[in-house]
Amino acid sequence: MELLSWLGSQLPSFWNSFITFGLSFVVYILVFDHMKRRKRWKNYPPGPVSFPFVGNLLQVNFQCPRLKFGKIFSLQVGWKNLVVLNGFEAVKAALIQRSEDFADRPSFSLFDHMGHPFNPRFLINSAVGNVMCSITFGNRFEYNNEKFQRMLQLIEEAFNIGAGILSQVVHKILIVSKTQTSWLPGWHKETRDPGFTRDFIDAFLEEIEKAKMDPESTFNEDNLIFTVFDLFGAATETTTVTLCWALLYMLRYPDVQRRVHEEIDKVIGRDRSPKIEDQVNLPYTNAAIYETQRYCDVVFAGVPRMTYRDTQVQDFFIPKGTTVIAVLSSVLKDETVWEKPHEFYPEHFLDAAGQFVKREAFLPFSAGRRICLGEQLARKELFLFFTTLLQHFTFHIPEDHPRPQEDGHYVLIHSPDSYELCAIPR
Ligand code: HEM
Repeated sequence: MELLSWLGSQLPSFWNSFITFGLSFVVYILVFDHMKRRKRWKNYPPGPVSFPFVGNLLQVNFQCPRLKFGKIFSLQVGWKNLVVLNGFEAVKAALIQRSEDFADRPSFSLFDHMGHPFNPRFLINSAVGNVMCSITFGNRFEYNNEKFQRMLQLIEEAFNIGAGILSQVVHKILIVSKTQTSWLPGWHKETRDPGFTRDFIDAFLEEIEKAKMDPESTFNEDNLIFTVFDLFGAATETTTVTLCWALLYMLRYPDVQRRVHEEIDKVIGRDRSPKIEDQVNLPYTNAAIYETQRYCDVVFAGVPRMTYRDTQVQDFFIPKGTTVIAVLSSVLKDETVWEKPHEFYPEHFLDAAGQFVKREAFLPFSAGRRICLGEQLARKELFLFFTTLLQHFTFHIPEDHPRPQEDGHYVLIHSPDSYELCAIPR
């Protein structure tokens, strides 16, 4: 009680001191800090007096700062110093005439965000989807385009729910595209220039035209739509999922990631983008990509085949019309072929001298007559996306997150369970 009554009697003088001290602090920051900056750097560009904590944020109309403060002026943003260059002359004098002096980049919160955990699937899927859109429709889409995302989502769902739904999705899309004034080939037919093939749909329409008189021809509009959706189905999920596995392995095997970084730095550096020709000079990176495909085993059960005529396999007879499943997983993890079939081991694809070696049992795209039609495209995509990502970022498991699992889940393809990563710009 005594303590309380003493506090009560002291209150007015306490507030007086508090306010006096607070005001002095503000004046100190406003005046002395401003003076300090001016003094420390002679000829530092002038600028308005800044407030503590917020700097000049409240005083500046960032859309039109020029009129108020001049062509070159300084600001304080939080605790950071900022100089603004306005107009061609000022910008030329800095960025062109003193090019080297202005070559660094500050760290902004945008980049800091890259350090926050996120699931890479959305970005990878959108990028891979856009490759197919460019080839097929001659066009890419913004990542926030609703129709584009809806299409990718349908494809993902189809792969996650199973083969039954895949045919339903295609059927549904086929009906929609025919009733909605035929949107898929419609626009192409209206704008097509027969002398100039813009994309896959144009090429298919040309074939339809050529085969007009042939009643046996399979080039028709129904088949065009089916083919386009077949292509999207086959191309986007497989490549997306493989890249998601690749990043997951980089999280789990930081030593492999470090070696990939070192090789990319040595061969490509940071100033130019990777190109396909670099592949031969990046044996370790290439081996890491091949090993990703072997180990993640995306199309684990292959795609069913059917015998075209009676045949013989080793000592066995298989009649015409028999469905055949070649289990690719059993090849990619064959214990009689691979040194460490059940481990992630890029050395499977390197010889003693560290040079890349192809392996006969590497069949993620299957083999023979019906081998994956997109193998060449997929190879290029995997190499360019993976190398570019690793050139720019270090990937690690976010704090307090568990190590992502290698098991994943199997439906039509083998996908990783959802995981998050941190991407730190290098
Ligand atoms: C990492 C990526 C990919 C993997 C692992 C993969 C794997 C496969 C596999 C195992 C098959 C079955 C082949 C067989 O029956 O023997 C297949 C078929 C097919 N793939 Fe891919 N694929 C990938 C990417 C692509 C891409 C990018 C495209 C499109 C450009 C594509 C288009 C096709 C098509 C059209 C078929 C059916 C071929 C046919 O029936 O003749 N694939 N793929």
